[in-house]
Amino acid sequence: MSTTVETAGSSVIVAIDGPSGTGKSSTSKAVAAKLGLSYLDTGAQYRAITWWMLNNGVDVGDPVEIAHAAARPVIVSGTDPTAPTITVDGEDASGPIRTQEVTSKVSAVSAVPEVRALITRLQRSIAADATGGIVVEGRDIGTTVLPDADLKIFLTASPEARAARRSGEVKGSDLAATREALIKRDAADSGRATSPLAKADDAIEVDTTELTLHQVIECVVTLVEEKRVPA
Ligand SMILES: Nc1ncnc2c1ncn2[C@@H]1O[C@H](COP(=O)(O)OP(=O)(O)OP(=O)(O)O)[C@@H](O)[C@H]1O
Ligand SMILES: Nc1ccn([C@@H]2O[C@H](COP(=O)(O)O)[C@@H](O)[C@H]2O)c(=O)n1
Repeated sequence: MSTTVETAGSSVIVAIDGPSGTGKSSTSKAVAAKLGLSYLDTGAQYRAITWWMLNNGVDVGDPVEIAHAAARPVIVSGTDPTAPTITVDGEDASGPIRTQEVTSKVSAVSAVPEVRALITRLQRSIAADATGGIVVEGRDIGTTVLPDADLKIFLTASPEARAARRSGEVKGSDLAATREALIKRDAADSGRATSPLAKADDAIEVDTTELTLHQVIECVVTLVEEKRVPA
């Protein structure tokens, strides 16, 4: 099967990967909006399939059950970076996919090869349709989904910085517990057999620990502009 995705004209395909809380979503949305590119949050797709399974009686502790059910939900992603959307069987899932229950189960679902094959196919087709270019963020975009991306970025940050960022989003949250949960999810995502969280050999690593979000966005915008070729 070919993994090459081609877009037209001066378009550019950007892959942004990294562990949880490194700033992938915030950076990708802002970069795409600034440069007039589409945006795809692949984590939202894995969250969406997990949410559907939890709501439809699938035992998410059983990879065989997950594999059998994987093709049943219809997941649609909207790629406007200023208003990204995600629906499952026509229902808006953008809120429910962010619950603690989904976050704690998503790594088990996303590790199942049948799930990854379906979602990867969907991601490639969305990227191919984005004729003006796209920023795609996730865990395996540079290594597996879009290995021919024009630019690959791997964002990192210390666990302490990432936990502080996440805790800042939820009033009264426990910093140590947030840090442990992030580390646990990263370990599961990095340790799975099928397309684990990993830096592509040709990705540019950006450590965001000491950078503001604004600085990270500017850095990535500069890197994209260097890659963008006129039509
Ligand atoms: N460089 C930064 N400095 C400070 N805060 C940041 C920075 N980058 C992102 N943030 C904040 O950290 C939080 C997590 O960022 P974001 O959701 O973009 O990370 P992510 O890598 O997409 O996480 P996940 O993979 O878990 O979805 C957000 O509240 C965001 O505003
Ligand atoms: N390319 C990807 C993207 C995400 N995942 C899985 O989804 C989980 C949620 O991702 P967020 O970015 O929304 O936090 C993540 O922990 C992975 O299990 C993936 O496998 N591949």
